[in-house]
Amino acid sequence: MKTQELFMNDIEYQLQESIDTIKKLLSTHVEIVRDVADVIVRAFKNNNFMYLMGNGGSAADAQHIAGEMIGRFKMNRRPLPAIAITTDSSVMTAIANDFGYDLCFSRQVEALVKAGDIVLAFTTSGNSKNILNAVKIARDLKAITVGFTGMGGGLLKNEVDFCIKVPSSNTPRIQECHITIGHILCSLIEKDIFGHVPE
Ligand SMILES: O=C(CO)[C@@H](O)[C@H](O)[C@H](O)[C@H](O)COP(=O)(O)O
Ligand SMILES: [Zn+2]
Repeated sequence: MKTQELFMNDIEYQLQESIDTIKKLLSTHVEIVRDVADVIVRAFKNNNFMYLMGNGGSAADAQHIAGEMIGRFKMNRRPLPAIAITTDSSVMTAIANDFGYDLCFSRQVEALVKAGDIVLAFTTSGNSKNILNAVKIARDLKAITVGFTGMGGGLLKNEVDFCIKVPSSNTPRIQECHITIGHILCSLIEKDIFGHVPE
């Protein structure tokens, strides 16, 4: 088969895979996304903070959502307090160098998180040690923890209050669904706290 034809087949396969995963989400995840939106809204209304974390592409997802909260999603409104604990290279390298990478999020959680805060953890495998350590500390501190994982949920599913398990085992498809759900959450949170405006 010629390269161009192989590319076409691959593109079609991947787009179809994406559609199939989103369709599965639609039939299984509406309630849990509503419940997560509800606890986040309540936390923000109670002046609590949101903290977000992830590795690699999931670090980008954490930062993306923090940006929507502090900046804006679709409305000009007051900023909502959200911090991605993936961004301070001095903090990250100091912890990684002195204590080990597995503690790079948990130590920040220990320093920052208060009871009632929301902690969002993005991990496609559900098994990244630095995330598992951080979520355990967050729960000890009585934060509300939400995991975004892949199909099986990994070890994280047993450590969080809510686990959004995307029904796929393919990392990029899982990540794409995480950001889709993240955007849906942004939209629900903004509408609930600041009122409905026309799209
Ligand atoms: O974006 C991608 C793959 O699409 C990668 O950067 C990926 O995020 C990294 O390999 C992460 O270290 C994977 O960690 P996790 O999702 O299993 O927690
Ligand atoms: Zn990626």
